[in-house]
Formats: sequence, C-alpha cells, structure tokens
Amino acid sequence: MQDEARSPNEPRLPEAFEQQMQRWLGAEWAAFRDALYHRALRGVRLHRITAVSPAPSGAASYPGAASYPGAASHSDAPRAHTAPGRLPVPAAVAQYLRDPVPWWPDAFYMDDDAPLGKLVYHETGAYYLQEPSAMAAAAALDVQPGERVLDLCAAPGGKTTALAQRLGGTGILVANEIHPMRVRILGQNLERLGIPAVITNESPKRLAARWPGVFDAILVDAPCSGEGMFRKDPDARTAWSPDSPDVCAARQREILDAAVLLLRPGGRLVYSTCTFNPVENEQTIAWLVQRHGLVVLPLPHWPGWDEARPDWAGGLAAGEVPVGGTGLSGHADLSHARRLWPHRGRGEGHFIALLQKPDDTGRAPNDTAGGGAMPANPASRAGNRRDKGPSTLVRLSVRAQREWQAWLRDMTTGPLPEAWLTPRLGGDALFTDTAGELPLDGLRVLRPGICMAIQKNGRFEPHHPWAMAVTGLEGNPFGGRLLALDAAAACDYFAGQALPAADDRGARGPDSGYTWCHIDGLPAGWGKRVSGRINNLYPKGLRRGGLQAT
Ligand SMILES: C[S@@+](CC[C@H](N)C(=O)[O-])C[C@H]1O[C@@H](n2cnc3c(N)ncnc32)[C@H](O)[C@@H]1O
Repeated sequence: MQDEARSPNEPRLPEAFEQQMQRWLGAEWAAFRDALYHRALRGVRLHRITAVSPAPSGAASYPGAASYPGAASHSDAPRAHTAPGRLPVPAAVAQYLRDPVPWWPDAFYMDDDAPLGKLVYHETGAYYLQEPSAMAAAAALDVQPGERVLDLCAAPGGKTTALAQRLGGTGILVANEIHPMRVRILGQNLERLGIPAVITNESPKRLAARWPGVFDAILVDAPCSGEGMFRKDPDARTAWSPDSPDVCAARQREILDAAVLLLRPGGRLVYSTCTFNPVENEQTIAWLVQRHGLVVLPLPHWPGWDEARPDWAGGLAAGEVPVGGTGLSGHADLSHARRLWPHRGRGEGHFIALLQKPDDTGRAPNDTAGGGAMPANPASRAGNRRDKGPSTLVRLSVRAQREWQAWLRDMTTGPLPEAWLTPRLGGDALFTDTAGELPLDGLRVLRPGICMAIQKNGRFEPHHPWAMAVTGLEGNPFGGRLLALDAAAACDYFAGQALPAADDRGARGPDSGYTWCHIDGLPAGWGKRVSGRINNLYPKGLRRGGLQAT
C-alpha cells in the first residue's frame, strides 16, 4: 500500500544528501524527508488495451474510476485521447487499476502488491509498468503524428513506448542507447510492445555527426544522480556520492550539446532527470539557454507539477543557501520547467523542461511543420549490394521480392501494410523500412525496423517481432492461421511448453503451418503445427515460467 512506511532495514538516506536538501528546502524539509521514508508509488500505462471509453456508455470499469483527482480542475488541458484499435481492458487487468494518472491517457496508479508484471498479459505487451512521474517527460514532449522523433537515452524504453503511442506508427522513431547490454533490454521491451522503431547503440556525439538537424522532437532523459529514485530503489542510495551530481552534470551537458545539433531549427527538446540537485536541473537548463539560445517553453500545471526554481539556477557552491524569490541568474523562464516532488505530488522525484531551438532567423517559432533535410545516404547509392549487418539495408532483388510476396500472400489475408510488402534485407533478416530516408550506414544499429522474417536455406521463417506487431482479431492479417489461447494455456506457451493441437484448454487452430498465437487478440508469438501438435516458437531467451492467468 502506497502510504506504508518502508522497512527500517533499508539503507538510510546519504547524510550529505540530507544536509544539502535540508538547506535548500528549509521549512519543507521535514515533509520531504518523511515522504522519502514511505513507499514509492507504482503505475501502469496501457498500451494495446484501453480503459478509457470513446463514449460514456462503453466505459470499462476500474475500481478508481470515480476518483480521478485532476478531472475537474484540468478539463481544458490536453487530456486523454483514445487510440483506435485498442482492445478492451481484460477483467484480470482491470481489477488492479486504481486512480488515473492525470497527465497520460490510459495510465493508472496501482497498489504496491499488484502482480501486473507476472500476468500473462504483460508478455503480450498489453501494458508497460512505469512509475507515474516517469510518464511526465513524454507527455511534455507532446509528439504529433508524422514527426521525426529521437529518444536519445532510451533504455529500458519506458518513455520510448509512450512516444510511439503518440506517433501511432507514423513518422520516424529512433530509440538510442549507448550501453551495449541495456540496448538489448530496450530491444526486447520495444519488440514486446510491437513498436516500429529504429534502435541504435551509439554515443549522442556520433549520432549528431550523422544526423544533423534532422529531428522535430528529441527526448533527453539524462543519466543522473538518481536522487528521485531513492525510495523506489534502495540501491540508488548506496550508489550516490556527494560528487555524483557534478559528474552527472558534466555528462548531461555533453549529451545536450549533441541533442541540439540533432534538432532541426524550431524543433522541441525535452530534458528530464530523476534527481533533485539544481546542478543537474535548473543550472543545466540555464547553461543550455546561454550556450545555444534555446527558449524554455511553458508546461502545464498538472497536479503535483510544481514550477522549477529560477532562484536555484545561479550556481550554488556546496552548502550554499539559495537566495529565494528574486532569481540569481535572470532566467525567469526557468519557472516554465517543472519539478515533481514526492512530498507534493503522487509520484517520485523528477525534473522536466521543454525547450525550443530557434529557427534560422534566430527566433524560437511555434511551428511544428516539416523536418530538416536528410543528410545524404551513401548506402542508397550502393545499389543492391548485400553487405553484412543490419545497418546497411538493401532492397530485395526482383526475384527475391517475388518470392517474398508469394510467401506473404500464403501467410496472410486481406490488404497488408505497404511496409510489409517491400521489406529491406539486412544480413539474412527482412526488416520493415522504418528508417525511411534516414541513413543508417556507419552506425551501430540493433534493429532498423521490425524484423518480419529470416531467410534460411532459401525459405522464409516468420520472426517473433512480426507476431508482436499485430493487435486484434478484426481484420487480422493472419486470419487463416490463428490459435486462440486462454490465459492458462498462455502460461504454458510463455514457459516454452509444446501445446496440443486441439485440447480442452482453449487452443484451436488450423491444421498445418505457422500459426499466430494470441489471447483474445493480444499477441503471444508464433507456433508451428506439425503432425497434430503445435511446436512452440516463442524465443528461448524470452521464456518465463511462473506467470499468472489472473
Ligand atoms: C534515465 S536512463 C533512461 C531511462 C529511459 N528513458 C526510460 O524511460 O526507460 C538514462 C540512460 O542514459 C544512458 N547513458 C549513460 N551515459 C550516457 C551517455 N554518456 N550518453 C548517452 N546516454 C547515456 C544510460 O545507459 C541509461 O540507459
């Protein structure tokens, strides 16, 4: 339960942290400290499913429906929009949803002990578990359909999945992560949620050299000293040292230098951290404004979104008491940025600022139209050469294209997305062309798009991410090849067990071949019907026992 005090055995807050926060917060210190010794708040963002009704009569019911705290006072703010094609929230999930999170549609608080991470529906990408304050950064960027969007520090991918929801499959989405292990987790999460993104494993500096001025909107969810995670993650307390904020601030500024280069004139940048220290927050934004001439744009006042502190932007020496009210630095527009405090709102500690890059005339316009010119792509001049690695994608030969489309016709029914008909080849894998004109050559690319199939011994084999790219039964392209699993059978499937071809646990399907396995239209993965049984093609690395049906 969210207000229970934490166990006394957990590590204490670092003393130097306590001292500095006490100096900054003054009279508020006691409330702040008290909040940090309570449990963190938990949240969930629905992805393939919806609990927000398009019409009042169709409303899915959830226990917290009557108590949305910001509904009355924020009715004019950019509130929920429903995504067409989302499925109704299953009862097994609905029972755990509590109050809506005001700043993101179809996002909810949940109890501390809600087992949503262990339900089979989690493996279908029906939702993403995310702490409520962490949903604020993507809300602040307010991505529009068709935009070119970059998530520069993306792993494990929570915010990328929110940005993708706003794009709805339009535009271009690049998720970058510098860390080679973390980029794999990012890949798994995006695949589970069926997100068509280009995933790169690069330093921001190298991306900036390759893609200058390309993006309409960039999220820099910066690596930080993590003070805002102290109550969610006790390890964050032990990892912190008094030097952490300054070390992180230097790294954040390098990342921001690159982000500004990547942004088109007039484009938007959200900078966010999960820490309290002004050196990583107001002072970094003040530095950014002075160095690159960006303008800080106002953000909404959602419940618990406090104005940032212009009076903390002036460069405080360790132990220095900030001068309240008057503003040390003259960056009055820093109050447009927001601080989410654990003792004032319902979430963990975060900082978010929305900035705009001036256009070519030096002004910061409010236009959102059009991206910058794409840099030249040497790969596109390379013709139909088959290079190694997915960062060099080539068109299929005429013959291979014919074979692919014949196989695709056999696998599917009905009209297909253009991207499926004309995939690109990267090594032996066929990917949807998610990057468009964005040149990928010379970059470390984990996935250039959705991997639909692998070419093996002159044949095609469907690949797991393709199964996850589809939601729903109406108009389902795999219409002749469906296998319905009930939640109990899905527990077996995700654990890697072979499924009987037609048993009394709800598994039904066609007689032969590749089969799209699902739970009420939520994707699970591929199976292959062979000699009266169904081979389980769920990837070995993702298999998980002990999942729950409810
Ligand atoms: C706060 S986390 C991102 C969380 C992610 N946006 C999400 O919502 O799931 C910051 C990320 O920045 C990455 N990072 C660390 N150093 C970096 C650097 N020098 N440049 C770019 N990214 C870096 C970390 O590996 C980490 O994954």
